[in-house]
Amino acid sequence: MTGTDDVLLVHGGNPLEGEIRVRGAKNLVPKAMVAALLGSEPSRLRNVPDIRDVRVVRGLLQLHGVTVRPGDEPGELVLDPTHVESANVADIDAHAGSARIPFLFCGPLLHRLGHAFIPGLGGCDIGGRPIDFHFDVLRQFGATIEKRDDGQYLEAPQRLRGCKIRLPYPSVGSTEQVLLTAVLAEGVTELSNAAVEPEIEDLICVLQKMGAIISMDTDRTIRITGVDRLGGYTHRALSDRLEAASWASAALATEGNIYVRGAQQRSMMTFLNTYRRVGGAFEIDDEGIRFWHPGGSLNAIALETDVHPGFQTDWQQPLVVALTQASGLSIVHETVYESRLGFTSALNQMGAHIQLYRECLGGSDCRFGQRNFLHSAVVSGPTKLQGADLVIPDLRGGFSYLIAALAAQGTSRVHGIDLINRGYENFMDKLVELGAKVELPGKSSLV
Ligand SMILES: CC(=O)N[C@H]1[C@@H](OP(=O)(O)OP(=O)(O)OC[C@H]2O[C@@H](n3ccc(=O)[nH]c3=O)[C@H](O)[C@@H]2O)O[C@H](CO)[C@@H](O)[C@@H]1O
Ligand SMILES: C=C(OP(=O)(O)O)C(=O)O
Repeated sequence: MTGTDDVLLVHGGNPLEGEIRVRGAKNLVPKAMVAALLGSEPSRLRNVPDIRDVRVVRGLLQLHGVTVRPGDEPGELVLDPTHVESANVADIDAHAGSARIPFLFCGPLLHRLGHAFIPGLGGCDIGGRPIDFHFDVLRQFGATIEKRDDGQYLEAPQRLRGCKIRLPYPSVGSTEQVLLTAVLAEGVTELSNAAVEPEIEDLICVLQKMGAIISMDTDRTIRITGVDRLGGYTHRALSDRLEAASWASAALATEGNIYVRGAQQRSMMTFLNTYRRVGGAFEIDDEGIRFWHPGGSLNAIALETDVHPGFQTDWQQPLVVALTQASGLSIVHETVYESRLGFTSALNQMGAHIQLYRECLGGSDCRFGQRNFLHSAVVSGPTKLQGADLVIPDLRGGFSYLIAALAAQGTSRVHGIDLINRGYENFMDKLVELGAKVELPGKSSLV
């Protein structure tokens, strides 16, 4: 999607009402696909959404000789890693900047081929996003890494060995890097200060189905006993709690009512508590969760993002749009990414009152205090929003702009909407199903 196709006209001021479905999690599905590379038999992954991050990983797997084909049910992929082979560096490099997942190919490729080439990473521009923990971890397993202009070249001179690792911060990607490397390494790996997000637990379930031996202690320590061989898996991916929360925030900000089929209470408990504190209503059944604005005014709150089981950082941006409609002063302290509040300047252009601060406000001191990062916000509400010209900065920021445009009076032009396809399946169809008045310029009818 390029040129005018990448702009969406949003005529705001109407509640979003109806039902949409979320499928497998963006932050699990591509990693479960990478895990298939470790097996000596085919794997079946169900509940796979059609999003860009999945397409990127599918392409990379195919370049490495993995056959990927649709399975028997919609959203099922069969991944056959029987003939893994080296890929052409130039072909891999075509995926540079596309997502963060390519770095997780390191362990599986080192085990299967003894070497790996990883292109430059992409992902949202919400902070520096270094990968130093990943490098340290891989070196501890015995890999050698050479950084060149086009990417990282890795080699495993001999079988990788289990080791004792302590992460400086419970990083999701680094924890997954350890899991995907340790399962076939020689001996035991002990990982302390690990991240324990629901998507990581689901990845552990996938690996256990393949034959891995992994235990998790209550103190964030994960122990992995390496095995000599892994088989395939059949797995239904856990659903996308981040997408579900985005639609929940859209229901609140537009005074709407959305049933999110596929949303699961267990992975969303912290979000649901916060949603209730803000004044949002929800009802949970076996198939999903209904979210709605119950009328009256919303409550201002103090919110701090954190690693699981804290409030997920990817929930923050969409919820901030709803907080612009709450009465009083809300405080938001972003402790996971140093630059994840920049998207609020566009909300201010639309009429919101959001002030950013360098200090750690409203919670504990975090890694970013005293370091010149505008990582705390005070949101003063309620404020009426007006349509504006908006340029999407990142995935969740982009969805937040859509929510703001839908809640605003008048028409907004939202530029760069293709970025949203990275993590939200068929979002335009879903908007239309919920009654949003959206239009692709140049097309005669609503999308
Ligand atoms: C594809 C995917 O699953 N993305 C998710 C993943 O990103 P990702 O795995 O990239 O995020 P991490 O948990 O690794 O990052 C958390 C923090 O650790 C820092 N860090 C990380 C690695 C490293 O080597 N050095 C370092 O300093 C990061 O800059 C950041 O400040 O977890 C994040 C935190 O839940 C989510 O927001 C992202 O949606
Ligand atoms: C930050 C995100 O993703 P990624 O790590 O893929 O950039 C996100 O999903 O909000």
